[in-house]
Amino acid sequence: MTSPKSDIPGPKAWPIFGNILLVSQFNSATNRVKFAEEMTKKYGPIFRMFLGPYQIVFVQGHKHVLDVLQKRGREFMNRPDFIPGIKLSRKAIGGSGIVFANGDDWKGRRRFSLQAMRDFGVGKTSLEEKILEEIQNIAEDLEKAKGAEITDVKTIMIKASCNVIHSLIFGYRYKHDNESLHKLIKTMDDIFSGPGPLTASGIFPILNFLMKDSVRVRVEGFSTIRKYIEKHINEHRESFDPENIRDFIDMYLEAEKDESERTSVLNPAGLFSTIIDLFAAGTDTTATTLDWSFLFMIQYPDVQKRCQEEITKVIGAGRMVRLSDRRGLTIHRGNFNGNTKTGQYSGFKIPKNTIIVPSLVSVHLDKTIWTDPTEFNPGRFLNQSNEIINKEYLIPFSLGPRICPGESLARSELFLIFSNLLQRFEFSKVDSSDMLSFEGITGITTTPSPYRLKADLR
Ligand code: HEM
Repeated sequence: MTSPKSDIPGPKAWPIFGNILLVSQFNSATNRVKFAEEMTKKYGPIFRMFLGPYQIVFVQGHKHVLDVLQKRGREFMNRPDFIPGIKLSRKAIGGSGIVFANGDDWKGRRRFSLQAMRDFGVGKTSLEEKILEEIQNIAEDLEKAKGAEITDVKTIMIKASCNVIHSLIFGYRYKHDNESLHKLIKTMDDIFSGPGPLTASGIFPILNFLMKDSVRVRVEGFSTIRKYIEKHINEHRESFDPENIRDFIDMYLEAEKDESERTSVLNPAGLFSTIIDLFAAGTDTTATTLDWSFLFMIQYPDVQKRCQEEITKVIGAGRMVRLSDRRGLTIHRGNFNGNTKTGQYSGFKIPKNTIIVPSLVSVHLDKTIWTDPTEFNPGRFLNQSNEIINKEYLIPFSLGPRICPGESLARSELFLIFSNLLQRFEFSKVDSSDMLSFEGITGITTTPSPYRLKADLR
């Protein structure tokens, strides 16, 4: 049996298994950045590993990442739907949603979702009011602790981000102590916290038999979420009134009536899988970003103080911070794709069905762009006239055809939640000797290691 062949540099690959152990190490590494840096040192900014028979090409550094995502984005924009794990999860969901869709399905549902988010308020007062209502609830959760330690910042934030998507899709929100909200968040976590498709079990699904318990939890999670979403869709079908489009589901039902759209893109399976994707992509990401923000605020109280001084100067304490205040205030995450045709990049042949992993974080830590990139220094993004600089290299929402469609919504949530909480609360370590870790726990998103903080009313 022969080893897989490639002209892209990388570690020796074994017949059948390729570099399966190394890929598993990469997936579970607490510091993926360091792992990728070491591989880059050995093999260069474009290196490869084989996961079974599939070649994964890792792309590092601003020049190549921007090239792959943007300049040649259309060549590399397709998701690798040839991977068995992706095929299985599409089958389990009964559709490809947006995240794992390609071609017309992807284009149609992505365009529809962007339009729906615009129509239901992204960038408008109606959505702003929804986020402000969530902030009042977060503030109540923080106040309940009465200055005692809080260990679950992310749990508090996720209730807010989940509610925002929930109300966009289903037309209503939950109180933060509502059991149905807690169950929904837990079910999503059960479904999405397991191994992703770029793992040994994603390539050799037979291995799922070794992980019977986590597979069972996932299957049960899918069944729970399917019942939940279908119940809402059926209720919407029964009470549908074309003169009164209430939310994302109504808008989809209206669009589904169009013969050509219905048969191809906007069909019932598409609705269910798109809803799953919006929850999966829009809930944990936003909450995790906020979780990190507050960790940084308690480690760097001087930065927190500067933010608070600016909020006091521009807004004061008498009213909440609004989206329209963004201009006045200066304060203020990658994925994998596959190519479907044989191509060429940077002198290397990229065969059909190669998985491409451009690293966004390698752009954010690129020493040729940023001075001391691992130092926490929000000032690096501003020039002396307080104008944002190097914007083209700050790409947490990615770039190109697959750029995050929720960027505008996420930016509104992050800005409003962060600045309103800083206006009202002083965040600090519970004990000044608390040693905080900034290493993070790697999963679909990288979350902070557990930490505790205090929130005192200012
Ligand atoms: C801080 C919050 C967020 C961050 C950092 C973030 C980041 C990203 C990134 C890096 C991608 C991958 C782009 C690629 O594949 O190259 C992505 C895709 C996506 N995001 Fe977000 N996102 C956030 C919030 C949201 C929200 C709130 C929503 C929805 C309401 C959302 C919906 C999506 C969807 C549907 C995709 C898949 C797009 C596609 O495949 O065409 N995201 N996001």
